[in-house]
Amino acid sequence: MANKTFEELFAELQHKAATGDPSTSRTAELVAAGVHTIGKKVVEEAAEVWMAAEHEGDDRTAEEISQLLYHLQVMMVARGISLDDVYAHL
Ligand SMILES: N=c1c2ncn([C@@H]3O[C@H](COP(=O)(O)OP(=O)(O)OP(=O)(O)O)[C@@H](O)[C@H]3O)c2ncn1[C@@H]1O[C@H](COP(=O)(O)O)[C@@H](O)[C@H]1O
Repeated sequence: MANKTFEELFAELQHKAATGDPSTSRTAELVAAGVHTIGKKVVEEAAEVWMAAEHEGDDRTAEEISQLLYHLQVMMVARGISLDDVYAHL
């Protein structure tokens, strides 16, 4: 059912940030653009999660949550923050 786990996506994004071409990899493009650009996407996706949860169905809400998680992971990669760095606070 799942395409990939949270941990698998993070490993893929670290690889893309290190080796990806910004013209073909969204991750490489965002990391090259920097934390200001990524931060705006995090806020935008968070708002879309909120709106979907209030006004749309479970599938749309889950899709928006996946996009928020993706952009949070891109922010982690851009800042050099590991999964363990975050898990330490859970
Ligand atoms: N999971 C994701 C993922 N989720 C969301 N997104 C990006 O986030 C966008 C969704 O946000 P929007 O709807 O706001 O899109 P948009 O309006 O076109 O975005 P803007 O360019 O306007 O900022 C999508 O179009 C993707 O560009 C993702 N991009 C990549 N991945 C995965 O990340 C991995 C690496 O991808 P690449 O770096 O592109 O190779 C692959 O496994 C991909 O499946």
